[in-house]
Amino acid sequence: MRIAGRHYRTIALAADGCSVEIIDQTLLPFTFKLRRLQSLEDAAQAICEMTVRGAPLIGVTAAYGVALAMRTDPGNASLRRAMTTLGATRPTAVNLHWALARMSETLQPLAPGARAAQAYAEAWAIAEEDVRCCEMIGRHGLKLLQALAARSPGRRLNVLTHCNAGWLACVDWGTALAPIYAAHEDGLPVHVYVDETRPRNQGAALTAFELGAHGIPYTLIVDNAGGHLMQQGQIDVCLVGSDRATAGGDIANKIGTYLKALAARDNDVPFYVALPFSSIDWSINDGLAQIPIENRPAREVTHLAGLDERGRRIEVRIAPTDATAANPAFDVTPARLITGIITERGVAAADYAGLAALYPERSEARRAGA
Ligand SMILES: CSC[C@H]1O[C@H](OP(=O)(O)O)[C@H](O)[C@@H]1O
Repeated sequence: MRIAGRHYRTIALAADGCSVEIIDQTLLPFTFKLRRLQSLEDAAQAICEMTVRGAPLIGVTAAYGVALAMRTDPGNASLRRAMTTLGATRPTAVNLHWALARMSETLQPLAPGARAAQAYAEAWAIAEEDVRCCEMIGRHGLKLLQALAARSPGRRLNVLTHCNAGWLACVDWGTALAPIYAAHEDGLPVHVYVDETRPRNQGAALTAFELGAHGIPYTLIVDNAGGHLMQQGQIDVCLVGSDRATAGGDIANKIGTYLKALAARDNDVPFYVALPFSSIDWSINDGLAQIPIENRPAREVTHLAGLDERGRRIEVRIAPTDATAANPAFDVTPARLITGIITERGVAAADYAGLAALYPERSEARRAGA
């Protein structure tokens, strides 16, 4: 989306036609810097260190990571190593594993000499498909926001979102924020309450940055304020993203999402999840039992990163030196707490019947045992 009026995407093939250009999201919101991925290892490191993050973007980065590996060595062992290296980066976002499976299916049958060009072409196709999906999520979500706005004429619609599920989590548009961008472009007055989203603060650092850069009004809040605002009638709808949805409509998303869904249910606030088809894991039904939850370093909890008064990026400790910390990066929101799932094909009830109706080809494959 736009930054100071200029259109950007989070990832693209560089002008040299082989390296991959990404926005370094660890430096936002204070520094906007592009980095070049030159190798499989660069791509894997960027995913692990969250230089790029967000389920769709992780998938696209992994796809380009395979292309970078094939440019260096298109042999079978190199292809297997690329799959293993990238597959081990982050466990929760199914888009990573979906993209790797698609790259493997595309490249395995080819002679090694043909793999590099096809790998770049497939990675590009995955990226373009993600842009189209997210734009369509925006269009379908806009209709939903328009219907909600009609219930409160004469005032702006107040949306709460958690973490960053905007264009910075994808290639463009975003998932949970795509309807916000579509509403803004459609002239629908909308305001966003942005959860800071401890401990990595993707809300404070990324969602606030991208909404502000696009001219969309927002208010940053601490994670624990959302329930209070819902009790006060300040939130019309919750819109969040997802790293993995089950065929039954359970969703894994950034830690704290589940608590927001509980508060939304208790206050009759509609709770919608926005996601593309590549975030649905059709092989599982029970999110709590089957979605792997990433545990990240304790330092992310015991320390905070920011700028000192001279504009230098520093980290400060906020807990005792002997503190132990747990850092589950995601939680699972059961389908029963979800009002609906906004996809590129429309809005589905958060259950198997609803998702299968939007993706009949998947339900047939599932019946056939694929
Ligand atoms: C559109 S997927 C965005 C999703 O990814 C985030 O996780 P992370 O920043 O750790 O990659 C978060 O769960 C967002 O909702």
